[in-house]
Amino acid sequence: MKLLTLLKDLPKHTLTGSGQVKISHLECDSRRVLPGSCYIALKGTQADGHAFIPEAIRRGACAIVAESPCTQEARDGKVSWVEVNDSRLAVSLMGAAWNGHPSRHMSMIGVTGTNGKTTTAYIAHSLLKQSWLRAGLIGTIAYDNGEEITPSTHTTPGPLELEHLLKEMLENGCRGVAMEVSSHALDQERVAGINFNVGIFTNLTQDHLDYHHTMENYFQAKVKLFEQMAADTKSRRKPVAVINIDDAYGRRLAEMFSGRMAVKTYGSALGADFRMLVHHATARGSEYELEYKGKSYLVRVPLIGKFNMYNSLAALAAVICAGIPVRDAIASLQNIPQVPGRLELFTHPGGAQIFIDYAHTPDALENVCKTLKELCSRRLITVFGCGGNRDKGKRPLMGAVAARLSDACIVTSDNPRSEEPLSIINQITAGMPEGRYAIIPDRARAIATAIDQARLGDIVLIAGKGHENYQELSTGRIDFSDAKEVRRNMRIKDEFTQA
Ligand SMILES: CC(=O)N[C@H]1[C@@H](OP(=O)(O)OP(=O)(O)OC[C@H]2O[C@@H](n3ccc(=O)[nH]c3=O)[C@H](O)[C@@H]2O)O[C@H](CO)[C@@H](O)[C@@H]1O[C@H](C)C(=O)N[C@@H](C)C(=O)N[C@H](CCC(=O)O)C(=O)O
Ligand SMILES: Nc1ncnc2c1ncn2[C@@H]1O[C@H](COP(=O)(O)OP(=O)(O)OP(=O)(O)O)[C@@H](O)[C@H]1O
Ligand SMILES: N[C@H](CCC[C@H](N)C(=O)O)C(=O)O
Ligand SMILES: [Mg+2]
Repeated sequence: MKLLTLLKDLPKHTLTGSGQVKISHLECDSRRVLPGSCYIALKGTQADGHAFIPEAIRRGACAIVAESPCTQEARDGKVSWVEVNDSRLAVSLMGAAWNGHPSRHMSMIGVTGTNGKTTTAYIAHSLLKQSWLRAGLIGTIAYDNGEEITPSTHTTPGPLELEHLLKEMLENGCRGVAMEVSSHALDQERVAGINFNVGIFTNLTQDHLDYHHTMENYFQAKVKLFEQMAADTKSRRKPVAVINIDDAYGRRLAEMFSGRMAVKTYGSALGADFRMLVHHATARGSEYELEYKGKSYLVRVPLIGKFNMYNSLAALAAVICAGIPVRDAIASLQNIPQVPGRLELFTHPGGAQIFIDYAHTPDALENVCKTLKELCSRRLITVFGCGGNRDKGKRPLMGAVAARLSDACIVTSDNPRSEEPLSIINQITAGMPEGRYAIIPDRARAIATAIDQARLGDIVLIAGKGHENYQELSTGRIDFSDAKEVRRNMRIKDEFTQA
């Protein structure tokens, strides 16, 4: 493709050299540059890609996109140079053009918010598939291109990988896509080339302050998704914001955008467009009354917890806005899959119930503990830790929540990364009353102990790692799965009980 074609959608930029040069591939990593590549230099957290421009030219790049003016070396080598204000924005827009703007040909549902993105995207994906046969999924656990499912590298991949994935989805016959849009992705313009039809905002509570520093910055990152949609003139249909107005930040967001774009609100608040009325929870699922356009519908979802009613309501609202008939969407909710590691139930031979869940924020842990406590006839035993090299402020808050809502807590390691496991644990227990917890840093041993202690009527919650099949230690990643540990310990207890 010609360089000039790739620059069509770019905001103000300066081209030095020829725009007619043929590009063989777009690349942000100098180590992967090939003859004919266009290298886009990005300023990152670990490195500044501008430092690798000479290497990219040496490897045969025929065009450079950078936030600095053209160098003599590039002029001498007849390398074309595009100076831009924001190379992250440039790579996303160029990536979309390179792949033929696949998002413009599918119904794109983007999900943002602190908690519930993966669950909501899974539900929406299942509803889309049941109505339209093929649909794509992009998120924390896996990418589904309509034909093949691969484990994810990021919740929202980098723009080049993302646009390529969307192109595959379109080629595979997907009519719709449900994708998670992380705050990191929004801040780094990873989704700037995507035309979203529906944007969901689930909620906003503390997380990722290691990256965003303040809740306001974190909120503003989320706002970018809706700014982008409000400014979109290329989507086939008018974009719709689907916003939870039972959340304070959601109410703020809805106010910011009403009048600027179509806003559909959901929640139990008076005036919500998709309003959840009477609700009822059982150990196997939930029921609620949905009020929409003056009509009332009974909604049944095979998921437990009030927060999951919100996730299902968000997904329902989104697919209805994308064009799926209300009754079809509601009926399809009966067939949604278990989301791996999200309140995943394992039943113990001794009669206890063991749940694996991905709660790794104070709000998530509070919701999950409350949900399980209501279902529990005896003790709630919570096993959890916090990830290393991430938001430290949430550690004592998670400790306080777990201690307040559980009958027993075992504080253990999550992914310590380069931090000292005991130091993370001490920051967690700083929020817990003395005597309300045990410390077992080895996660496998912590799980084994909780299962061993559990009796008929008890619930064991193993929180924080959900679907993850590894543990990230200072020495690197090791294989580790909460689900495997649970199964192993259930077997041991079963053999012991039968002996
Ligand atoms: C903090 C962060 O998000 N970093 C992401 C970012 O990396 P970066 O820009 O900081 O990269 P860098 O290492 O500083 O390098 C800068 C540039 O120099 C280039 N380079 C570097 C070395 C070299 O020799 N040559 C060269 O060209 C690099 O390719 C890069 O383009 O861009 C990279 C490529 O897209 C990502 O892989 C990387 O994700 C890291 C691994 C990460 O852990 N990200 C997490 C925090 C994240 O994004 N998480 C969210 C989920 C959060 C949630 O659950 O809500 C996600 O969407 O997954
Ligand atoms: N709507 C919700 N409100 C509050 N907590 C929720 C909600 N949905 C899920 N949770 C809790 O948050 C955890 C993570 O849920 P999920 O994976 O769906 O969210 P996510 O936003 O994708 O998270 P991440 O950003 O880590 O990928 C769940 O395991 C559950 O404990
Ligand atoms: N998406 C989340 C995942 C956290 C999962 C938890 N197990 C941890 O490692 O902290 C994050 O990047 O903060
Ligand atoms: Mg997720």
